[in-house]
Amino acid sequence: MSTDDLPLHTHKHSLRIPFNRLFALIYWCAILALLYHHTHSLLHSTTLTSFFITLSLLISDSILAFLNIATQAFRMNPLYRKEFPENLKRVLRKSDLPALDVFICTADPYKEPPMNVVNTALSVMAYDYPTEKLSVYVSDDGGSALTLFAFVEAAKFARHWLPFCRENNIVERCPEAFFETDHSRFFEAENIEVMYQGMKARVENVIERGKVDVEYITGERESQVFSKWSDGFTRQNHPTIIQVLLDSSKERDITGNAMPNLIYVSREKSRTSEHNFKAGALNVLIRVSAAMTNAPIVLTIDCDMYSNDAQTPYRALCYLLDPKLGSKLGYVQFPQRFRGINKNDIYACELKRLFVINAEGMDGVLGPNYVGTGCFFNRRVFFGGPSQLLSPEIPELAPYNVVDKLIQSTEVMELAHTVAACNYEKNTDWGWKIGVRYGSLVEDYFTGYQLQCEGWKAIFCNPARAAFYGDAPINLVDVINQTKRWTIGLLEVTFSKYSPITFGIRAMGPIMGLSYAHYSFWPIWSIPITIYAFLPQLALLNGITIFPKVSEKWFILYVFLFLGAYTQDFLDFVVEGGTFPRWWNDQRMWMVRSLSSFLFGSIEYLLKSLGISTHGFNVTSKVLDEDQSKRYEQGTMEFGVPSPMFVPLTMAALLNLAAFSWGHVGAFRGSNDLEGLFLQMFIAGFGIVNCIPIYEAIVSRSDKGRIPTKTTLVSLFLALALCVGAYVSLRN
Ligand SMILES: O=c1ccn([C@@H]2O[C@H](COP(=O)(O)OP(=O)(O)O[C@H]3O[C@H](CO)[C@@H](O)[C@H](O)[C@H]3O)[C@@H](O)[C@H]2O)c(=O)[nH]1
Ligand SMILES: [Mn+2]
Repeated sequence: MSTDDLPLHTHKHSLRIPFNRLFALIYWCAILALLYHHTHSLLHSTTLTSFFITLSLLISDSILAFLNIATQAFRMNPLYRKEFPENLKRVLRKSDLPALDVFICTADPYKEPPMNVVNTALSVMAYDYPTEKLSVYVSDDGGSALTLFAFVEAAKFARHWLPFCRENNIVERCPEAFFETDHSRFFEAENIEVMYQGMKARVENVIERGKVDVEYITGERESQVFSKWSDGFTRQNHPTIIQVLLDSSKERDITGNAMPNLIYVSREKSRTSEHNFKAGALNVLIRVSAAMTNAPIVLTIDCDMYSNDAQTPYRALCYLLDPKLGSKLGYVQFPQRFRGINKNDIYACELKRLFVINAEGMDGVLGPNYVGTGCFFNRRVFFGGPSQLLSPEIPELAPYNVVDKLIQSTEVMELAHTVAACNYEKNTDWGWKIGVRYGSLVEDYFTGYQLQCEGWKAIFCNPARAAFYGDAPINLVDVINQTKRWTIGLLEVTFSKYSPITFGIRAMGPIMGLSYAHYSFWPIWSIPITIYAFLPQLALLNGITIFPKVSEKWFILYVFLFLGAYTQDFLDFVVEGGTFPRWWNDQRMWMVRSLSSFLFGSIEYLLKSLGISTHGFNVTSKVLDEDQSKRYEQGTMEFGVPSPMFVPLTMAALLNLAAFSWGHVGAFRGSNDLEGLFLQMFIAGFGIVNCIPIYEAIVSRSDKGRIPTKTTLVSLFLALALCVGAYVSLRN
């Protein structure tokens, strides 16, 4: 049977494309008119004050204009795909399926509970895929015996879990998620649950004690393994540990079926060499897996995600094995989707735009960016562009090399240890031309970008049933710290020789280049948002009009630009199944991120590039505090810890309130020109509505998540100082 009768996938273009393009054109004319208006006013400004005010507006609106073009890039050709895994199974025999290596990264047993990591691993080990072709590699940058212990336990449990899932055709193959559902109809479920809970109790107990006690170690082999954690072994300084926990060629489950390979890897660490965070960890896994199995398909997944659909590999293979897509297909990216987000997503962590809407937009051109997890790669992409194969320094690591030795043989184990050493990459192309790329804290973005510049294409696969589910941060500090790390990483790309705006546009054309620029320039949102959060308000407090009057024709332009951008953003959001409250919170968080993460991230980037400070990969905590979880469920924002990043936010909240009130006072007294100040009043009012959670957190809350008094006082003081400064300079 040919694949023509049984298609592997289809796609359709969005019906909104012509409208989007037309609207972009109209909107652009409006932007040009606005920039003309500002330039004209600038040239005709009569006082120094009005000159600086107009200049600020010109700068912020030029930035908004640029960011707008970059956003329009996603709207030029969105594409929706559908694949038919059942057809793949019909045209392909089981024996023809390619082998699959899965990489799971973890970095800290206290921020990333090993039980979660184990659940991630079990969910992919239970893929509905020939087990002898499946290998799961776990990279532990925390170098923790506790994590290894959890995996020793998981290997034992998997012998029961895998056949249980297979025989009962279980849909939820992540144990934790499965036991949360009603499972009374499965005959053996109770037994399995007892086993699972036993394992969980042992693992959690070991974590609580902080070490693996002898009573938990069974047999000579295990005690040998754990003896590697000798004195002097620290997270930053330790030898390589590679432990084959399950060997497919030897191990069977309780029904006699082969088990997948399960391999624990903690690469060598020393204080004197660079480790390059997750990018370095992934490169070690690429090499270690090359030595052991060298599967042509590689799946990367973070330890805070799990597989939610056992058919996912077939979906990815519908594309990766399709000869019609040619040999240029580099990777198939699934969206990050999250479980446990509260009803209205108060921290906008769903990031629908980033993970779905924009990905569909890029899919219509050359393919989505890589988002670090839930991505199936053709192993070949890590070794140069489609038409330029770069050979690694040793032939065993080359993408098409066939491993013909047992994974536990001395040669293979020796090679695996060699390539996991911390000095191995010295004087090689790893991280620069080969493998996952170094030089940015957003290694995912940077790597996908470089691969696409090299000529690789990508595909966005977004099935109705989520392929993967992950955890999103559930308190504000974690959210803004995460975005701050991204900010630093993105700026590292913006100001490198690979800047999307120059290099990217040249390599991939304007639409892809602008799409990537949209991300790399995210942080500059902080400039217009900061200006609009403070300048109109300070002017309002001083009775100075800075925008056109309601009766002027330029006023209509402002209304059109504001409503146009907001409405289009809203439509994009609801078409993808978003709700109004979620969209509202999304736009609010965008301002919050701009005044905190983007602002402070840019400063830290600056300090980092001046060599004044170093900023590492600060892993997001995945541990849930009960009180916090409760407040999160209720949709209350969590400010709790005193962070300087809350100061600009609080200042903006106070200032907008003051300006809005003072504006009203002026109006009642008749001293204000209401027509002229209308837009400023509107902006302050809009600011206030967005700041409601901040006022609540200052005034009406007594829980631990309220804004610390110190933060409020510092912000109040600085806001007053700003007012005095404005009074002195604006009234001259
Ligand atoms: O030195 C490190 C630091 C992190 N990680 C792993 O990297 C992953 C992502 O870390 P996390 O703290 O969850 O960061 P997020 O901001 O949630 O992750 C997003 O952003 C990262 C880039 O900043 C990408 O790597 C991720 O895939 C993407 O989901 C986790 O599995 C970590 O264990 C390591 O393996 N080694
Ligand atoms: Mn994460």
